[in-house]
Amino acid sequence: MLLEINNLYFSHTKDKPLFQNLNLGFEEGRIIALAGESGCGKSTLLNLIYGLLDWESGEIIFNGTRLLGPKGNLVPGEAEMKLVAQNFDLMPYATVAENVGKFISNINLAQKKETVLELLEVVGLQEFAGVLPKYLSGGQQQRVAIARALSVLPKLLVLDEPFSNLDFSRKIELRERLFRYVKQHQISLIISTHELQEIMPWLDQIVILQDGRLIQNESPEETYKRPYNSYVAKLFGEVNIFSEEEAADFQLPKFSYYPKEIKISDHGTEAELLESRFAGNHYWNKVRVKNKELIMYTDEKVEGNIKVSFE
Ligand SMILES: Nc1ncnc2c1ncn2[C@@H]1O[C@H](COP(=O)(O)OP(=O)(O)OP(=O)(O)O)[C@@H](O)[C@H]1O
Repeated sequence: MLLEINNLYFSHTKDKPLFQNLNLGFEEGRIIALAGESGCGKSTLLNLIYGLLDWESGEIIFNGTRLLGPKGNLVPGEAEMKLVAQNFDLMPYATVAENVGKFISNINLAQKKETVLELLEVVGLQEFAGVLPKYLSGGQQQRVAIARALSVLPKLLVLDEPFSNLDFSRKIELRERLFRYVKQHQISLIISTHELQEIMPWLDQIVILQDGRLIQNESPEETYKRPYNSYVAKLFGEVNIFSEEEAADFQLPKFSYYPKEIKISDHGTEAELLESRFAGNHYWNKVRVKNKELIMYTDEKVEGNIKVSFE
């Protein structure tokens, strides 16, 4: 196990404990998402792992070493662990390339230059090599910090919401290059996000926190198909949630159905169409079935009343 969290207790304030007996393990070489609603404790957990906060009791073991937290260790983070938080801590008077190369040895300057260029390419900032950080946007600065963290080839890279400052097209480019790079270099990655859907194809494991509690820790497929509760299902985007009574009334085996899991079917239940709107790669439809409003996606625009089935 690369990282182990055992019986961890932590509170920001006395009256409101955040983690109570948290237990969690991360295996080496994996890409792991830490997900949950805003305020569930993602950033706090990452800061604890990186040694920026002291915990009350329990232990965090990284690569066989028991971590100490700031009280016991003045320099946060182990040599083989890097965190890129939401404040990027760049050197203001050094160029982008110098920032990226900060931790790379000067013994072989040609090699250093090549590595810096490769990393700038990974984060899509080649043309900014000679620019000072203050001329970059927040999202660009964050990418410089990611490239700098990658430069030391850490065993574990911890990224706190790395795509939050990026527009959609940049996000798609960066995430693919970044995930390929970490896999190629056997870097384990923990990435906090509230946009799970966007990084799903690259994930090996999803850890879900709700109010500081670990509520699910499984593969992306398992988590998506069998969410522990409605809170988990909602992290994957739009979803129809059924109460126990409703599920019984509809004779459904599950409590949640994604909009794609409701289909038009001649053998289905009568549904009243309320709206059908073009949404790009599907039509977004609102229908009423047995007095319950449901969202379903279809390939074609829906007209007139229909029958629907649940898959
Ligand atoms: N320095 C602090 N002092 C007191 N409470 C704090 C502090 N930092 C965070 N909290 C509280 O701890 C809880 C967890 O916060 P945290 O920032 O870890 O959540 P998060 O899941 O990362 O949220 P987000 O997705 O918005 O970044 C929240 O209720 C937050 O208000």
